[in-house]
Amino acid sequence: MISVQNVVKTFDRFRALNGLNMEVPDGAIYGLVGPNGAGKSTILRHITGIYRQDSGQVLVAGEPVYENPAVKARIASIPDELYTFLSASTRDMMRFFRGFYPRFDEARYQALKEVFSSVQENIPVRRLSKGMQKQAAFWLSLCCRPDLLVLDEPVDGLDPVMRRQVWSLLMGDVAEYGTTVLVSSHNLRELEDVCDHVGILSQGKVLLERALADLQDNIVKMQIVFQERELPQLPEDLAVLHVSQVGRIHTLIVRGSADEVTNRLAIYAPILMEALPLTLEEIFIYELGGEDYAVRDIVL
Ligand SMILES: Nc1ncnc2c1ncn2[C@@H]1O[C@H](COP(=O)(O)OP(=O)(O)OP(=O)(O)O)[C@@H](O)[C@H]1O
Repeated sequence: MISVQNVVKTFDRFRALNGLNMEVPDGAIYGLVGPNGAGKSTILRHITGIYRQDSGQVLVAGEPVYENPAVKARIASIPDELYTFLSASTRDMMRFFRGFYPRFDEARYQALKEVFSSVQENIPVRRLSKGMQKQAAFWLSLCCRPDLLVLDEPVDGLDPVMRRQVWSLLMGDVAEYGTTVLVSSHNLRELEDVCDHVGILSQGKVLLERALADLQDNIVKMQIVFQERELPQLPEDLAVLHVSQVGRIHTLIVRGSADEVTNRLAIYAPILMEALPLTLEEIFIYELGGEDYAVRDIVL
């Protein structure tokens, strides 16, 4: 759905995007994670056609998005700073979106009133609280029935109940209509339960981009106790990323599936051995060698 190729964007000689590449498949829920100033909002503004890159390509559904109204009518977005017309209410914005989005679903707008019952639809959006404004933005975006939904830190300011509510509505749309969702956050933990793809952004570049299924099947934490206190000499081709020891328990982070690694370690006849899944945070730390401070900032 989205293909960003080698995009550079400079503001007053500052390179906010520095050769950024990312690929978001159709129907993915893709989490873009990075520290403050990494370039998350900047790349999202390119993907929604607000900014034009200095060089490189930004394609949505195979087409350049900048000044392309046909493609923009397939994208809905919730930016970090909400935009509404001066004094427009949620209902006014609904009428505007209804004219812009070909699949705008007014029946859904009525149905979702119950979910967003605390948003007064007739008062100017700018007079709503920050959390209410976010709710209004979700309400409207969900009715646009876009092919692509771009969300910049969308749940900031929402209470936990509402967070769960909007994620569940979004995931319903992904399942039912195949909507692609691109969502940015500072926090990997927040996205772990909802995303199926994750990209780590640092200093204007995507450092690492993965499908979660590939990640989780390909790295395992082994807790293991041997007859001897010391760790035996392990084969060189076993991809051990990290070793630690507490008492007699060795913890090994190993690349490979749980079954494969368990079988290979079984030949050392351990007294006790257990394969445990890693959290997404741990996976990124080990995948990146734990070296990059930006990644530590995001995940710790
Ligand atoms: N319009 C602009 N003019 C000048 N500099 C800008 C502009 N927009 C972004 N920048 C700079 O580009 C860098 C990336 O900013 P961006 O807002 O994309 O980061 P971010 O990852 O969204 O950060 P945050 O998590 O704090 O929202 C920052 O150093 C910012 O100061």
